[in-house]
Amino acid sequence: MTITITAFERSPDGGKGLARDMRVRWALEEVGQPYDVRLLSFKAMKEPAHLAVHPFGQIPTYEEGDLGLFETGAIVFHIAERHAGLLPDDANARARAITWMFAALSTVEPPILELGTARLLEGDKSWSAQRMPLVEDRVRNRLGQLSRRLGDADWLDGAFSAGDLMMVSVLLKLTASGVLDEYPNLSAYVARGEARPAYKRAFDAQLAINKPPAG
Ligand SMILES: N[C@@H](CCC(=O)N[C@@H](CSCc1ccc([N+](=O)[O-])cc1)C(=O)NCC(=O)O)C(=O)O
Repeated sequence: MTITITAFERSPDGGKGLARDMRVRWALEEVGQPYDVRLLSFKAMKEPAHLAVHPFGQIPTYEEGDLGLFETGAIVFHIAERHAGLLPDDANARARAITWMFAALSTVEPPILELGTARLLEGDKSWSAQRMPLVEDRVRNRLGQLSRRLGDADWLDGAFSAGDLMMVSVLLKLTASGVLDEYPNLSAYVARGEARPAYKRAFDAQLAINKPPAG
């Protein structure tokens, strides 16, 4: 059955790959599954037809036959469960890979999202300069722990998995901030993710939709 995901009609990032459809595209490319994309305007995302699939009026969603899913973590896990290539066969290794998916979304991403919000929405507040170092240090705390755990390994737990796909996707949001450069092994880890042919196919597909018009 045809897989259809939703994405921004035009992503605010102009195709930098930061919108979360990128995670689903990457997962589908890693397992070699073709997919269609339904592009949505911000208005359409809040209309009943989309809210029926995504109660919070966001993208991405995943539809296949009468199945409709939202939440990138759940969608990537569903893809990884159904197709080989993103989770190991060994039961314990599979459980550890799933653990890293949750760690990416529940432990590493929250301070990174907070930093993005602080910089984007609080920069003009009188207390911003006082608060920013606290927010940045909460990110550094997690990055330091992750950096020490990764060491000089290629991936978090043996072969590349959905845990790495999610962790690299989370860390990519830091690229513009410069904070990731403080952790050379994490920068190299992210670069390894970006160098994967499946990542490149996913990135190019979203860029083709979002790249700013020439001239
Ligand atoms: N927890 C959900 C969060 C989904 C989500 O945040 N979706 C965003 C797009 S990806 C987040 C995002 C948005 C924009 C950029 N950007 O750089 O332009 C990057 C990432 C969305 O639909 N926002 C519109 C809305 O909430 O009304 C998930 O992981 O699927």
